[in-house]
Amino acid sequence: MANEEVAMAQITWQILGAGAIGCLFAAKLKQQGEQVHLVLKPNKSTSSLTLVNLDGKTHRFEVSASDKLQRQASVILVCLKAWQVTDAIKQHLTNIHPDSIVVLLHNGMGTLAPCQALLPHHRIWQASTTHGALLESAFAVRHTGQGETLIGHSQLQSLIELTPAEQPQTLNQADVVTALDDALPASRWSLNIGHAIWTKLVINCAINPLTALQQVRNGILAEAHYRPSLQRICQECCAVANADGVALKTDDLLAKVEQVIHATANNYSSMNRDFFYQRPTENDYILGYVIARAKALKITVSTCQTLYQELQHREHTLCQPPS
Ligand SMILES: NC(=O)C1=CN([C@@H]2O[C@H](COP(=O)(O)OP(=O)(O)OC[C@H]3O[C@@H](n4cnc5c(N)ncnc54)[C@H](OP(=O)(O)O)[C@@H]3O)[C@@H](O)[C@H]2O)C=CC1
Ligand SMILES: CC(C)(CO)C(=O)C(=O)O
Repeated sequence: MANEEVAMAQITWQILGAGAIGCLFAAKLKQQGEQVHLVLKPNKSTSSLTLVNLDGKTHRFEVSASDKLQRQASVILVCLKAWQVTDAIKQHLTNIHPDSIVVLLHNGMGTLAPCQALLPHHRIWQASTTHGALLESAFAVRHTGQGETLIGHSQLQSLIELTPAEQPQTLNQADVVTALDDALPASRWSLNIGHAIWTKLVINCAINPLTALQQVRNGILAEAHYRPSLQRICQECCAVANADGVALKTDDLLAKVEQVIHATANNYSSMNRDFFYQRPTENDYILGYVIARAKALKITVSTCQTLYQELQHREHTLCQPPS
């Protein structure tokens, strides 16, 4: 059989984090007949997953689940909040098979370097999704918004990819992306994932803090008096991204932010909900990441700094147990 006719290898998917996004990807992959294992927190268990699709139809799937990663070559989709990622990778480190691909799928930035330090010889990919998912009860997810998922790896990771002798034979990029696209379209490989992730980061820097602090839906930010703040946030983030080697333009970013505000006008941002339910936010990985890079690159980001501090103050006040 010619090489290109070789049947696609069956991929094992392990989903680390069975929250909204983890259950969405797990259920969609199951729906497509893929082999899926859910990795849960200790003391949690399930043998099924419920998915409500965009058309309102409900589907139930049997699923393998445990509090351990299975030590086998697999695609490990890390569907955690950014602040949970490093601890989770440490917790499961000994079960991450050398041939596995670890895909970091979260909002914000700042987890790649610690994960690379923990897994220096593994393929670590990054992903960004604009799908919407809501966990209606444990292991029951509603797909709330059609989006797309971009996957790619940093330049540093591509050096690992360039060593054919060390290439794991069991999983390859095209098979992984094709399987994901079949399960949850549109999913595609990005040759410049840094650009995509920075763009999403700026969208989150603009929308999440303001909607959390004001406790308003995303659509409220279309009011004219928010425009100067949105513009300053985009300008500051753009200066940092550019100095970090990522080619973004303030006007393009502002247009994207406005597009997302309109497209998600009736939604509450994730940070808004985290505030509302008094859960930890991803602030350190959203504004906090921009501020850390700005400091390293000696760039002033005063609007981001003010918003970051206000969020930290409010988060710590809100999350204090009542005295
Ligand atoms: N929901 C959405 O529509 C979208 C979300 N995103 C981003 O995707 C990421 C995931 O979001 P989302 O799914 O909503 O978040 P969730 O909080 O719903 O999911 C995270 C899940 O992982 C569990 N978990 C935490 N630590 C571990 C661990 N060590 N081992 C196993 N499981 C663990 C959590 O349990 P517990 O809750 O008990 O801690 C929770 O069930 C975030 O960065 C979010 O911003 C991006 C686009 C859209
Ligand atoms: C794009 C946006 C702002 C949609 O609400 C989001 O990603 C979030 O809420 O975290």
